[in-house]
Amino acid sequence: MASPDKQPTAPCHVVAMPYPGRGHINPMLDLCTALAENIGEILVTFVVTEEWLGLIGSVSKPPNISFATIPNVVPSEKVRGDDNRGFAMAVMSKMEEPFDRLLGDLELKPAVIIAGAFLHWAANVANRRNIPLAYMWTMSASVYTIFYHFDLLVQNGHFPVNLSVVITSNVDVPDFVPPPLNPIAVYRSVVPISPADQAMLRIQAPLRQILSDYSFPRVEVPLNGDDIVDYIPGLPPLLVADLPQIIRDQESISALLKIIPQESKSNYLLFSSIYELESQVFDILKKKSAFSIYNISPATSYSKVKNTINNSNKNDENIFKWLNLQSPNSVLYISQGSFRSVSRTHMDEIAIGLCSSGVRFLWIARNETTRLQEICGEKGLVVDWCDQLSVLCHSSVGGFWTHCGWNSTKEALLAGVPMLTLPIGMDQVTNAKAIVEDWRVGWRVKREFDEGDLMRMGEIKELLLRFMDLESLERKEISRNARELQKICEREFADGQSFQINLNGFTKSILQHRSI
Ligand SMILES: O=c1ccn([C@@H]2O[C@H](COP(=O)(O)OP(=O)(O)O[C@H]3O[C@H](CO)[C@@H](O)[C@H](O)[C@H]3O)[C@@H](O)[C@H]2O)c(=O)[nH]1
Repeated sequence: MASPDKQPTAPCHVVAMPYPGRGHINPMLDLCTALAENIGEILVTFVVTEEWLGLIGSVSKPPNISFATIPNVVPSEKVRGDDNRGFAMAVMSKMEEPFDRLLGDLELKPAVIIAGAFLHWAANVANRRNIPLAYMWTMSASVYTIFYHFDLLVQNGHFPVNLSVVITSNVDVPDFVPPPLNPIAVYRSVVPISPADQAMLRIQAPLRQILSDYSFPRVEVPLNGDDIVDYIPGLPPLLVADLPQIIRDQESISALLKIIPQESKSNYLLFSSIYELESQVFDILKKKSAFSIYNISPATSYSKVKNTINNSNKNDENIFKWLNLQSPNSVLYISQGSFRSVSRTHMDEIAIGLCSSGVRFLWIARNETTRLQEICGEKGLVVDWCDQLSVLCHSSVGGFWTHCGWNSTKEALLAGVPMLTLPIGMDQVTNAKAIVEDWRVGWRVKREFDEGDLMRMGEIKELLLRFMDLESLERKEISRNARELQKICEREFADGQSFQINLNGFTKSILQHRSI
């Protein structure tokens, strides 16, 4: 890899503090690895909780990266999915003090702190200690730019997002809440609603339908999910319903907007995306933003894709033994991310649909492996964890049922594997829109997961049979698109291209901050 200009030889100490979650730690470690491999004078201290050290302590990394820990001040990773909001609150309120203490104990003053963009307190710590700060955004640049241009959503009447409503009658009916998730507005009907109608409404899903069926006389706020958002600079048009789900949660979005962007408090904004996928967004952000922006593409993932040989992963020996026995492109890999999933009832429908389709599968289902394996029989494997990128690179894997986390999305694109999308929360619905409509490398299972709208096993079976039918024209089309996009992504890493330019630019800039 090309070296930046010659500099004095004192080490350049980088302290990295990711948000404590897999989807944040993986890309930050990837970025730090690229930095550490780029130039040996960089020493990285990668800070995680003690629990996380147990989870990632044995990964291979360059010798100039070392791990340091803060105590387990946030709830365990094992239960994070049960209360994501509570977890986020703990991250916001409990990590600053031990991180600050750790910085105070370091022998070599950091030249820069790289912190997860959600760690708003990192700006206080860095400013107090007079250390330059780089925030790292681990979702797509497209999602960042939606938040960056939030005022445009408000101006165009697309915030608040009104996909569904809760109607209350003029009698008090506390449990009268139709199923759609994240209701934004509360309406009061002027007519009393009979108990029979209440029961009926409770089982209805799409509220627009409910409203027309029941002709409620006073509906004052229009639903706007189908409105087109075509004014975010650099972004192709999308529906209001495709905006990141986090926008629908008033409390989360107001917390998020306080920390994005913190241009006055930090020097750099780092991304871990693939420039070619979002080039217009990057070009515009670089012009408009006061941050120095660098996109350091996921190089570790890329080199793994280039170098993975089937059966190469010792930790997941059983999985790879099984994959080696399957025909090329015949296996559907199913994962709903690193910490959340769909509910048990939905899992059961998926299991039966999957089983009756006869499609071979590898399913990541934490805490449910034995039960689901029993339902599914021998058509596939149900495990609680795997080395996902190696699995996606295996020649037997022909499809990925994904929740559309940004890391999973990038990994599937780099591996050239078509996707079935079922977003669950956060930014995932926006990623799903790009996968299905912009890049055309996948199909939807559903626009988004909805607890109250059960996916039916028959529909799942029919979808899986179509998706894994490698000979059908529609399937050939998404496979072709996935291969083409894979090649486009590869260009990123060629000599003198985006990855190298950005990595060298950031490296050169931070070397200037080291103590000499
Ligand atoms: O069995 C598994 C399951 C997951 N992974 C890895 O875990 C990471 C998961 O990351 P991601 O796909 O982004 O999912 P989440 O962990 O859900 O990520 C959170 O963080 C992302 C980046 O901010 C957001 O895009 C997501 O919406 C948010 O849920 C990926 O690198 C996977 O390869 C494995 O290695 N093995």
